Amino acid sequence: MTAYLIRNVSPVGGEPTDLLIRDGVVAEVGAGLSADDATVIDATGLVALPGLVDLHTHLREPGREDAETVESGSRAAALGGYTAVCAMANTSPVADTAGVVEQVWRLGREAGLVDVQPIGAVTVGLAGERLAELGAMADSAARVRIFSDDGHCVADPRLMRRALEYVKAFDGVIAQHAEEPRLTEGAQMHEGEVSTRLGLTGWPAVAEEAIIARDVLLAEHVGSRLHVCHVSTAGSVEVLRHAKARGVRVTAEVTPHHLLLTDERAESYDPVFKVNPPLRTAADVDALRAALAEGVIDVIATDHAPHAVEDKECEWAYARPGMLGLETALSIALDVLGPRWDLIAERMSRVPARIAGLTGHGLDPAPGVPANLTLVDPAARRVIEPAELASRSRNTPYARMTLTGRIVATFLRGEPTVLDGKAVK
Ligand SMILES: NC(=O)N[C@@H](CC(=O)O)C(=O)O
Repeated sequence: MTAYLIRNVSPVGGEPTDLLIRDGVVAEVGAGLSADDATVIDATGLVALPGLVDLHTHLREPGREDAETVESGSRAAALGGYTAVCAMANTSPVADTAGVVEQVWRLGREAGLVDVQPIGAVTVGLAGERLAELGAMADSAARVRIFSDDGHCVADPRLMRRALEYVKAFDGVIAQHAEEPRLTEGAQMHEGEVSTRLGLTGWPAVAEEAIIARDVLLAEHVGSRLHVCHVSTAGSVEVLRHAKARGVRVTAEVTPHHLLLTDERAESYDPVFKVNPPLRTAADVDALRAALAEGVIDVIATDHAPHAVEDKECEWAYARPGMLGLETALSIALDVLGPRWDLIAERMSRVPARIAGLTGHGLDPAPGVPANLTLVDPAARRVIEPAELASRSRNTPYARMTLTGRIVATFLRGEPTVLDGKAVK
């Protein structure tokens, strides 16, 4: 294994220093280090973050390898500064058995670019009728701890209660896609002034808030862990604030796009802006940003949702919801939060690693710690060209926008997956 001497890098909240990486771990931290056998990286002006951890990634394999594979999504993740991603279960076949989660986990190991931690489905086939084999997935080689029907809500309250009870035995967590289906039938975008003007069927904020309110009460009743996926409304923030004040074991994530974009984007009728939950209002964006800073929302998660061209470049009503996120998330976080590196490390690495139980991730560089880290150039500016992304899909909402911040290098257990801003393999 090659040793790396990273010179003059700024750690989170500290003065520039050197890091020596050897045998997969951070061997030494301090000014003026030397190591004859090490490859030297001049990191002047760069920030060292613990490798980013994504709680919500769609890798599309098995089933839609034309849109993304475990390998292409892993490469996109590494280029975005990630060292671990949690792969959502809405594949085809659905990841609702030990066999499928082990397949995804193995493909992740083979790609070797990030740690791929499979999420298991809560219900068989995401159909919302019967619980999937949660225990078998937990006991499998993939050691599943997060279960989610994401893309679908576990709408039946009795099934949701049973799922929360079941995972309590192994400290698992149910990650809910909060969407009351009866309130969103035929929905195309956020229900509000813009949807009225455009004549598109609305997805009301209350469809999300009602499920979160129900689920925090169920989680409290059962004493189990709930995670709320892609929170998108100011009202949801208030429900979460209330639940956290009561000591409910609930965590929540927000996506980069819900922190930046609003429903006015739908005025273009460009389906790249169609996403689930939909882009909301400027007031929602403000509330989400405040909640993230305050800790009512725990995590930024990408909801990286690659879709093939034919599923996106069509009429708005027929387009699939979802947008890419892995390769742009850090830049959007930097735009939204500013250079608050400790907050960025907390929301994009330390806390998501804890929620997912990914020991070895989310740790700031210190002697003996696994060398999972990413080096960011906060001053670099880049124009997003969809054709240049590592993802197999092109559905980024940031096409041709100039974003600030660039991932210069990513290390997974001491081996670079990205160097000079380029994927190593
Ligand atoms: N977030 C999205 O807009 N899309 C997700 C699933 C979903 O939540 O609908 C996808 O898998 O494409």
